[in-house]
Amino acid sequence: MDDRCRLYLITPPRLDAGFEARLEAALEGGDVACLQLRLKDAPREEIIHWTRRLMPIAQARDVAFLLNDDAPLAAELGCDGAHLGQSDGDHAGARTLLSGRILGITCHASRHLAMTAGEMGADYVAFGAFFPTSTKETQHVADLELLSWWSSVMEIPAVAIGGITAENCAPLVQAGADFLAVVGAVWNHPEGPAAGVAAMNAAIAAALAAPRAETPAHGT
Ligand SMILES: Cc1ncc(COP(=O)(O)OP(=O)(O)O)c(N)n1
Ligand SMILES: Cc1nc(C(=O)O)sc1CCOP(=O)(O)O
Ligand SMILES: [Mg+2]
Repeated sequence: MDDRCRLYLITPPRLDAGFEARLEAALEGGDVACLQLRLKDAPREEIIHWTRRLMPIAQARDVAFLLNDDAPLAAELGCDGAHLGQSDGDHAGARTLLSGRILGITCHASRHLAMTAGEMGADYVAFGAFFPTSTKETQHVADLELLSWWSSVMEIPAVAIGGITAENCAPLVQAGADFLAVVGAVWNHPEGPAAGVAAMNAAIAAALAAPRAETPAHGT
């Protein structure tokens, strides 16, 4: 598997009993670099419950398990890392707490936020939303130029997120995204989550193999 761009899977917003089997099916569908548990507004006990259920499934397949929003809990539960937004607490404190683990930071569509995250020691920066999404209300719109600029001047991996599907992802891959983060493209795939993962993998591979589309000019 070409590792120049990989799939970053995020859980559906709500998990039903038996979700473990859906996750196993998804991970059978192909390459997934990491899984983020994202249960907005769920009680702490529920997040702990699902971390204990899902983390072993992911880790047994070499899929890194990241927790959304809560770095202290990620450290306490032995997660591989955490993803934090701009309002999700103290990034520098999280960096210390998650020493040796993965820390990703949402940077919306901002070069400044991304450079600040990079200087702070983030393992990746996340840009979005690239496309309209029904998974979450978004207030920022990221574009290819940002992704292309970041990947040409920075070593820190970039994650692209927001409305990404197998049908629309090629320009993001060709602009240099290191990871494509998706919810709906996998969990809402009409043929099931394994087909969703397989379709994303195939689309990424096709985009990497295709002649590179013209990249937008970089501002300074
Ligand atoms: C990979 C990735 N990128 C961005 C986000 C969004 O994080 P945030 O802005 O904190 O919003 P919530 O996801 O917490 O609603 C993410 N979770 N993962
Ligand atoms: C969780 C999240 N964060 C976003 C951002 O722009 O920061 S967009 C988003 C939702 C991603 O879900 P889907 O792949 O279904 O669009
Ligand atoms: Mg958050």
